[in-house]
Amino acid sequence: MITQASTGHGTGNDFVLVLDPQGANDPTELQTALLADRRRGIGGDGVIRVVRSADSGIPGAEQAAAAGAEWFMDYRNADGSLAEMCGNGVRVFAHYLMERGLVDAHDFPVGTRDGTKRVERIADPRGGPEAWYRVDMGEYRFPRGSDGADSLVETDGIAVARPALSVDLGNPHTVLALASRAELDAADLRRPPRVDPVPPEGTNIEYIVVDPASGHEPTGAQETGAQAAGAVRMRVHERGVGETFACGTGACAAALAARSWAGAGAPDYWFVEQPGGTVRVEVAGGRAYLSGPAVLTAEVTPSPELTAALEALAG
Ligand SMILES: N[C@H](CCC[C@H](N)C(=O)O)C(=O)O
Repeated sequence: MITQASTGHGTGNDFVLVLDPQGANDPTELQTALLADRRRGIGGDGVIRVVRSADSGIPGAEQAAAAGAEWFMDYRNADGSLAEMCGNGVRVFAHYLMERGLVDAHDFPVGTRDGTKRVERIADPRGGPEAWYRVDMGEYRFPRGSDGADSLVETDGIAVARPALSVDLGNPHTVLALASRAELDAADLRRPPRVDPVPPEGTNIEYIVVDPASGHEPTGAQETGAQAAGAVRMRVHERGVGETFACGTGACAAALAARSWAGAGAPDYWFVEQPGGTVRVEVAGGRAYLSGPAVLTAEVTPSPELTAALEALAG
């Protein structure tokens, strides 16, 4: 029975969070979809169950517990489907743990379906009021090679299918570069884009414009020291959700694709500007690091009607 929930977002990618320490409330797909429903439920791009790794019964969670990750981020997309990782969600998850006093460190491991991730609370590099977190997203992969493209993506509003590069951040991504901001704005993401070859597990699709003039240089210098920074504008059609204001794993995939296409000497720091806000991606030692804000927005008590509707959808 879900009697309490919270909501939060990372750069406008928002989530319903449900505390379930003992893993007693593993929601069904239909229950998850109702919680995420913006009209009939609470509303969010995804649902995050906050569960103790040792009690979750989720494959791999025992290893997370053994690695010191007391808490496990059990993430599901708005359609109820499971996903391996959520970059914006893990920042909100970490913020929830800190704000609730469920962890007492500023740098701690958390469990995810893509393994244990280290999260560190940092100051907003622009001096703003929001809590920022830096996440070691782990090793990334180009499943079908990193030079050029391995897929074609057909999108409403974009003339002809465009080449795209597959990037794996624990969850699948397909990144394509557009020629201009106007073309980026013209993409109509109300219908799912068509990817060829069809990815067997589905994919998150990122549309980017590499945008050195995006105005991040001065800020970038503050945040990256002397290092040059790349800048990308991005929109995303997320697997299991649709278009969202931001995607953390997608921002990493976008930066990694732009860095690969830029060739030798490309920056290791990238600012990825999305409709919901800007995050920073660092690449080092074959790993990606994602930094960005996290905000808790509300505490929610489901009404008796919603509670009854959720119970009716129990497994
Ligand atoms: N829709 C994604 C999961 C959420 C990713 C996104 N919200 C993020 O911040 O990384 C998938 O099915 O792989």
